[in-house]
Amino acid sequence: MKILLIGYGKMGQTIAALAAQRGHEIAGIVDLHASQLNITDFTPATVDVAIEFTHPDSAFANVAACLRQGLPVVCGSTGWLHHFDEAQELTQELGGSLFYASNYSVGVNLFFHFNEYIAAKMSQFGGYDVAVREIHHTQKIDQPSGTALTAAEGILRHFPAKTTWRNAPAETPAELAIISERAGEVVGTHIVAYTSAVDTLEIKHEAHSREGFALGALLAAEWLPGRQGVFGMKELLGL
Ligand SMILES: NC(=O)C1=CN([C@@H]2O[C@H](COP(=O)(O)OP(=O)(O)OC[C@H]3O[C@@H](n4cnc5c(N)ncnc54)[C@H](OP(=O)(O)O)[C@@H]3O)[C@@H](O)[C@H]2O)C=CC1
Ligand SMILES: O=C(O)C1=N[C@H](C(=O)O)C[C@H](O)C1
Repeated sequence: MKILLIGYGKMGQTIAALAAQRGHEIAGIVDLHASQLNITDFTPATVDVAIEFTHPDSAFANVAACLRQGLPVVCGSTGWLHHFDEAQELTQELGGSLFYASNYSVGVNLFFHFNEYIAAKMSQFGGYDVAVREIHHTQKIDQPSGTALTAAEGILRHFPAKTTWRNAPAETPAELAIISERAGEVVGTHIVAYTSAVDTLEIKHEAHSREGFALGALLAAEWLPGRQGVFGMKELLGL
């Protein structure tokens, strides 16, 4: 496949290396400093799929530009979901293809699945409080992480005692705390902890490198072309 990489930072470079191992061609790179090219320089004649990992402030504009160019786009940037409804509408209006995941690692998507199951069960039995914790490297811009938000949304759907989240310790029992920590080069760690008076049950995902994210993004890029609409890892993995 011919891939357009948008963003050539930590993720863009990891994806480029893995894409070569999987026999794909990097047809172009669009990046603030590493390239002079623009998304409008590419069309479906030159690119099969675009992969976007940039910045919360640029993600929506990049996704919209890909859709307008008729390029299927796999987006991994986090922190831009206030524009997600617009992205969905634009995808529909243009008959385009958009894939979004707050986390492309297969392990994290299993974690999301188990998290929702556990939330529903813990809620049935009662006596437990729940909180989310995420730890990332100090260069991370957005807070809480996109992954923590997806996990929190899964809890809010299945644990009715929690009605909203707060990116700080909870101030009322109805608030779900999401605690964010920034430390060194931590790739990405997410923990959901259920605590009662007598015990604690935790589920934890710890990324050891960025290769799991890159592999998931490439699996999505291999899957998306030819499909019209907005998709995520649930569709890709059949979860
Ligand atoms: N969904 C997932 O599985 C994952 C998501 N992420 C998310 O992906 C995003 C990128 O992460 P990461 O690669 O670690 O970040 P980096 O900061 O390492 O890389 C981002 C790159 O994008 C470039 N960039 C910034 N703005 C634009 C723009 N408007 N157009 C083109 N390129 C631009 C930056 O250029 P410059 O450095 O010159 O500013 C940089 O090269 C973040 O939002 C992060 O949260 C990260 C890992 C996994
Ligand atoms: O910025 C990162 O590095 C990561 N961002 C994603 C997020 O916000 O959840 C995914 C992963 O945890 C790494």
